[in-house]
Amino acid sequence: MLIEFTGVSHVYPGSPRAVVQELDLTLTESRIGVIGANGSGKSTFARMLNGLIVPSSGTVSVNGLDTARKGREVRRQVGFCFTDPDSQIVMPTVAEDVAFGLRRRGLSKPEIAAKVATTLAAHGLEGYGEHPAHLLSAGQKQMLALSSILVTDPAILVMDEPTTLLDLRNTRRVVAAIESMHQHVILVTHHLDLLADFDRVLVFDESRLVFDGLPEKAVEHYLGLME
Ligand SMILES: Nc1ncnc2c1ncn2[C@@H]1O[C@H](COP(=O)(O)OP(=O)(O)OP(=O)(O)O)[C@@H](O)[C@H]1O
Repeated sequence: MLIEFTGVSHVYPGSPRAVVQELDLTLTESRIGVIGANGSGKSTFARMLNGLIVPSSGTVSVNGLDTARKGREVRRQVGFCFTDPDSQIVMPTVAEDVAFGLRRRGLSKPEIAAKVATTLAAHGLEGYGEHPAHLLSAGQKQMLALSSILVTDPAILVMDEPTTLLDLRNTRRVVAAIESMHQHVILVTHHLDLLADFDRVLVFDESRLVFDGLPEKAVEHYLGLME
């Protein structure tokens, strides 16, 4: 993975100031955490990683693809998991939702069914294929959202506070899923303990990257900002 931010700033239309300012950054590690106060620009940064937001100045490139010009190709490589799984579950049943991401990939029906079954089994949803997606528990919904992303096998997964709505047991499920993934993961979170084994943690404050380093030092820096 090679993600490069070059001179990136972002101003939302109608907003008085940039919410991400003058960011130059190269990301290559397998596990990268992102922390910082509410409103510091983390979600905006995360959304720039797959072209959901195109910066108002500067460039973001993912494995050589400029997100402003190659958004669709970028999104094939970068899956995005939101805080609220309801915002990304799009089909009535669990199996249909997982299969949705595989459409237009030229796979046969049996191939799709096999991929869906393997993915559901890997994420604790074996036997739930015909279950109405909206009736799942919050934790199961997050595992479904994750399954629907991972079934397409993106190289990179960006997760924006995926455990915020979950209890401890389901948080642990998501953590275990992250640990077992072969994908590069970029995780935005307020749950600082999830990042202990990460390779690198970025700390944002007031629209700027203010620390970039190992988890322990990053958390120390963040706690210092909160005093
Ligand atoms: N669509 C938008 N239009 C205008 N301003 C926005 C929009 N989305 C976010 N903002 C503003 O941009 C700033 C940064 O928001 P962002 O969601 O990136 O922060 P965050 O660090 O992810 O916060 P949190 O921890 O609360 O999720 C905030 O001041 C927010 O109000």
